[in-house]
Amino acid sequence: MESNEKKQGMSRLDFLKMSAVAGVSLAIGGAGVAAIENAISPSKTEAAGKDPKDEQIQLYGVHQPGIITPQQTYMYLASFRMTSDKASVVRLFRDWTKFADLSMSGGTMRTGDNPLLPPSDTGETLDLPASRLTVTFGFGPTFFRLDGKDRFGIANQLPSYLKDIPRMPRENLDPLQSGGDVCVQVCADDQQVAFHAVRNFIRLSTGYASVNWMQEGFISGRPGQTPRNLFGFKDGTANNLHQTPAGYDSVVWAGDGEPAWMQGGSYMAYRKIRMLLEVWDRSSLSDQQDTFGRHKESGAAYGKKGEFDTVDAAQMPNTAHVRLAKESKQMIHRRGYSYTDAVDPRTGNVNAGLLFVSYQRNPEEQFIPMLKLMQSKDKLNEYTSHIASGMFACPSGIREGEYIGQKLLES
Ligand SMILES: C=CC1=C(C)c2cc3[nH]c(cc4nc(cc5[nH]c(cc1n2)c(C)c5CCC(=O)O)C(CCC(=O)O)=C4C)c(C)c3C=C
Ligand SMILES: [Fe+2]
Repeated sequence: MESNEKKQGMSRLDFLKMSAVAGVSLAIGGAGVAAIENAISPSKTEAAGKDPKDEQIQLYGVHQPGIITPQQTYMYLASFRMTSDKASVVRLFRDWTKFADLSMSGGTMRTGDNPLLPPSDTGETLDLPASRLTVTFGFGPTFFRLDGKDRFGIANQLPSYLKDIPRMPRENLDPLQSGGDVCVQVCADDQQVAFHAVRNFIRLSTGYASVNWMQEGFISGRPGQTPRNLFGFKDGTANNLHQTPAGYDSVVWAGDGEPAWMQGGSYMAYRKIRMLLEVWDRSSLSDQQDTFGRHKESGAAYGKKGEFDTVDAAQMPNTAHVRLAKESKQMIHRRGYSYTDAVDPRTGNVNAGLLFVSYQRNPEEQFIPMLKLMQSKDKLNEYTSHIASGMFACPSGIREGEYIGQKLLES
């Protein structure tokens, strides 16, 4: 699914190149949004080399991209509030789907058709490859029901476990950075490519939706190695316990018991967690290691040598983060990114942390009990503060010709 697959005998890039030569204007459907209305600009004629950034990930498939896709370097997470009627929502998702397909294929909208109008595309990726761009959409609880009203006639399609994350001890949530009707996760190995996509999703939403909040994150690690978080620890090691098709079925993909549109989808849990870097940096190495129950350099669990050696929770302090995760007896698929929000001018402290993102098939069984346990007992709480939150139902993947959310919106 996630490769340079050919589309009807030619790759998307070839298709775009050929169209450029022929001067073909590619109508992309009856989109009503001015920016994407006319055509795709087949502008990517040079790339197609061996640069890993040329790698394209397919939008179409059984599952949405960006969930079990190996993590890219950059992420933007944007939350939208729908401001119009159902017909407009359908129109917006049609446009967003076309633009997601186009940009994941390394294309752009037109930039130079009419000198009297603003270019359809903002243009900053004209010379850039696809960079493993992925776009992942999710619906928040308010997409189904707002102030008691079935706003789009789909309240009966509410997935089984879609609710806001319940209030937790110690959290300090900012409602302006939390929740939303729709969430769009954009990831890529090039920040400009990721930003271009999220920026144009926002432009395309004009008149139909408004942005509640947007976050940007980054991670970095050598290929094949687990990236380190801003506390300097390898973060994501335990994902390897379920990274098989059967593992993903039992941990990530929603199944029976869910409305048809959600089967093969996943629930995204989001927490913006500030990490108190200055407090952490003053703590001893043994305090830091006790916090996770793992060794800092190797990433090995207490009592073990290698990063991936089986964890023995009994060897860890009672309040160690990993021990508590194990005690919950649940697994989740983590896909978080570090963030920095500059320096707090009053204290001089660096404002930074983790955009925690996890995917699971049943947040009530998996994520929420784990979070509750951690919020009440975790030594990590001495160094962190949860400042934003969200839960979104990410629908299954789509086939070519369909739009994201179609099965839900046309149910
Ligand atoms: C409710 C779920 C979780 C939150 C919130 C969370 C926050 C958080 N985690 C780290 C750093 C690490 N987490 C690690 C492991 C780990 N964390 C969770 C869940 C949450 N983390 C799980 C399920 C696990 C895996 C446990 C296991 O089965 O072994 C680790 C260890 C290495 C690893 O496996 O990734 C680190 C390090 C931070 C900094 C943080 C909030 C800021
Ligand atoms: Fe964790």
